[in-house]
Amino acid sequence: MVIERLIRSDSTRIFFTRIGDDRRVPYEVALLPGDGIGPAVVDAALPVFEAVADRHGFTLETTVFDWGSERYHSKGTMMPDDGLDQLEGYDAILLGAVGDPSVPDHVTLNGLLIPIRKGFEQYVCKRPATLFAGIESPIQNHTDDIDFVVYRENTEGEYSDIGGREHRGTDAELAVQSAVFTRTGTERIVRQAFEAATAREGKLTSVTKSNAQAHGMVFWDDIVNEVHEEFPEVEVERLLVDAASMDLIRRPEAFDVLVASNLFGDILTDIGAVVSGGMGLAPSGNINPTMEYPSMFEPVHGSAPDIVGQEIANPIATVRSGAMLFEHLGESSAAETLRTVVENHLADAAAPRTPDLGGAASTTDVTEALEERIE
Ligand SMILES: NC(=O)c1ccc[n+]([C@@H]2O[C@H](COP(=O)([O-])OP(=O)(O)OC[C@H]3O[C@@H](n4cnc5c(N)ncnc54)[C@H](O)[C@@H]3O)[C@@H](O)[C@H]2O)c1
Ligand SMILES: O=C(O)C[C@@H](O)C(=O)O
Ligand SMILES: [K+]
Ligand SMILES: [Mn+2]
Repeated sequence: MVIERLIRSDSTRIFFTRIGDDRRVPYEVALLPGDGIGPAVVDAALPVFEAVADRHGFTLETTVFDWGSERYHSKGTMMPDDGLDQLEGYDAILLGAVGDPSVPDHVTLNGLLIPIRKGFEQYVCKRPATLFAGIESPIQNHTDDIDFVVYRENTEGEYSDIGGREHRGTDAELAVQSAVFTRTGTERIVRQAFEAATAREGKLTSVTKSNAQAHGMVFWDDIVNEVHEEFPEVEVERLLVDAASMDLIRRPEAFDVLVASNLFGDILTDIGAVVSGGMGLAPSGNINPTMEYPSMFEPVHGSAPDIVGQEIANPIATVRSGAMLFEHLGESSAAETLRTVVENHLADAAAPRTPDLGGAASTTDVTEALEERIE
């Protein structure tokens, strides 16, 4: 017999865990819906995750943190001073998006997203770009499957907080924004990318700008050479970021694993998202591979102020981010179910689609259809 026990309720839902059978303890997941379409996609995706968990014999215990731009207006910061302490005990974090036209973007980003990525040493930002059957790519001449993954360095590089502004408002005004490449930081992302390449097609593309940036980027190239010695079977291609941007459009099917600095990885993954069907589909994991801290999963897209409140945000990027979250927790078969459900949904021309994919469905039309497929 299954005995249900109330474990937590919050403003939106009541959670039960099952005791008296062999189910695992609930996974504790922190939800950061954030700004703009973030809450809409997270709210819509949650029942899909719960349905998958239920089918695979485990439960999720979620806690909503209302951190973001509204909090910034009422309390002066995007998250509390002890925000990371509050999150540290969770098994994983699911984030929607941050950013609101009423707050400067550097404030929202540096007040919430970046401190979590850096503080929890989520040094791998893993962003797959996969063109599913049933989805049209704007790249019409690709000869084969588009299926690659970008390993973006996620804690340093061009996103370091080293710099400053001086002599404000005068002719002598200056701004310095330094890019920081450490041996530890570079080696660990490069090694993760080599491991990913080994598990996939044995091909790694390292993207830099070492013709122009002779210090940090040449250092990156040197580290790639060093780590390559540990993975001699992996074939390494080196591309400058301008050429890589061109080639992701010209020959997207040729890529398997790419590794890039924080800023280049950010830019390349928007290209990856769009060549594989759009921002509404692209998932992302900010991963701490040591498992010392919780990892954070989120769609690649932002808060999309242009469509907020219209109930047309595509939830699939968030659902696919949830599949990455389950995989990270070791729930591989639940992750596989989610991936298959999404794949079958997209391949089905009769299934509801949001306007970004040419349909007229709402956010929840899509998640309800996904839930039905799970049952
Ligand atoms: N990780 C993050 O949370 C993150 C990422 C990118 C941008 N941002 C922030 O988001 C805000 C908006 O930035 P932006 O406009 O450059 O990028 P964006 O990703 O929010 O939007 C780009 C375009 O993609 C569309 N789009 C995005 N997600 C969609 C979805 N799920 N379904 C359908 N269409 C979707 C938008 O409508 C828009 O036309 C800014 O404040 C920015 O700083 C945050
Ligand atoms: O990392 C960033 O720059 C924020 C956002 O653009 C993202 O891709 O997550
Ligand atoms: K996001
Ligand atoms: Mn981005």
